[in-house]
Amino acid sequence: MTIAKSPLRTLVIGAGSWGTALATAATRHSHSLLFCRHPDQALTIEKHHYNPRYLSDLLLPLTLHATSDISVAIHHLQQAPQQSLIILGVPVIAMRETCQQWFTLLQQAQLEHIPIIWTCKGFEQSTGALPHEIIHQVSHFPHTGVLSGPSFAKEVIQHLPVALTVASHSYLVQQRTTDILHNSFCRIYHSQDIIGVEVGGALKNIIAIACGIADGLQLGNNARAALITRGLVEITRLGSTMGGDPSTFIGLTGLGDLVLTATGDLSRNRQVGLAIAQGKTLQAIMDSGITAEGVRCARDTLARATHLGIEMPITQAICRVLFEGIPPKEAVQQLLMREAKQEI
Ligand SMILES: NC(=O)C1=CN([C@@H]2O[C@H](COP(=O)(O)OP(=O)(O)OC[C@H]3O[C@@H](n4cnc5c(N)ncnc54)[C@H](OP(=O)(O)O)[C@@H]3O)[C@@H](O)[C@H]2O)C=CC1
Ligand SMILES: O=C(CO)COP(=O)(O)O
Repeated sequence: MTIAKSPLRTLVIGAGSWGTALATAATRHSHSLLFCRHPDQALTIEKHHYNPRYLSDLLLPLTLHATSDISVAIHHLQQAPQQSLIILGVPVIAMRETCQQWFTLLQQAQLEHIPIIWTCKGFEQSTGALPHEIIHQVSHFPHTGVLSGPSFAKEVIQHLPVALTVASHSYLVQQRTTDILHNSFCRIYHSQDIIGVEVGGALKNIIAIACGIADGLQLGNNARAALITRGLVEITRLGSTMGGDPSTFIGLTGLGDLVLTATGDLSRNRQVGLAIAQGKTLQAIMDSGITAEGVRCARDTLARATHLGIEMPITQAICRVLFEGIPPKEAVQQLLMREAKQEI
């Protein structure tokens, strides 16, 4: 079927790197509309087919449309409410505000049955809530789920192969996400383990920062492998205590995303670690406007782990470096000099 004839419709809210990439992937099988906060951004995407604010060197498909007009976005969904998907592409810091604004509009337009998926990775700072908890506090929409997995936005826009997992208790969410995003370069897997998927995605960012620091200090391949493996142990320990299925953490959204961001230089969390190792201050790094959710997440995770009595030495070391100003080399020594113990 040609796109012109496809009944499917996607609305992506949040025109950052990942929102733009998913809206691009969605053009394969659906009429895809990207909602931007800035009119000039939407206009540039419509007229010149690139996003002037994010990944601006990449050309976007002519079939991708953009708007900054909320009524246009709602009208887009009203054309085929039974065939639509909404993707929230904003970071966790913007989740509650975005849901409050859009869910009210969707309810007023009687569009609350449209499947909604989100992509953010982290805990809400003020409440410690996971994204699905924010969603449930804001609404009782029936068809919601999380999309996650190892995926750099740039590579997705370039149509390089990627595998993602959608976790939801709603069959409709899984099916609609697959109908729209599953294609010759993008594989969609299904899961019901929302907590496991969300916790894996949030915590891998902390280990990516740790690996950035280790690589920046030129500690070698052995050190990176040890951090990834022991990092996965920390993620699994906390994630399964929080209710995640232990096997989820060795899947795409756990180990997969951990390996990607701990080793791939496109990762902004890894870049934070590399910059810290070069002696840059956290303040200077964050002032550059980088979206690196592992920084906030490290502090929230350590607080939660302490509360639950769970040992997370790598996370603790990262917090010492980021927030207590301990030199990275000293934190490495402290980690290495811990008492010998049973591995598993
Ligand atoms: N980039 C990637 O490769 C991947 C990212 N993710 C996850 O997706 C989420 C989004 O990441 P990414 O696109 O990279 O981030 P970016 O920093 O590239 O973009 C963030 C987007 O959110 C918008 N935004 C920020 N604050 C608010 C707010 N208060 N209200 C409304 N909109 C807001 C920004 O708008 P504006 O430009 O106007 O500030 C921008 O459109 C993150 O949680 C990330 O972990 C997941 C997989 C891959
Ligand atoms: O989560 C990501 C890929 O799956 C992107 O990682 P960063 O946020 O570290 O860039």
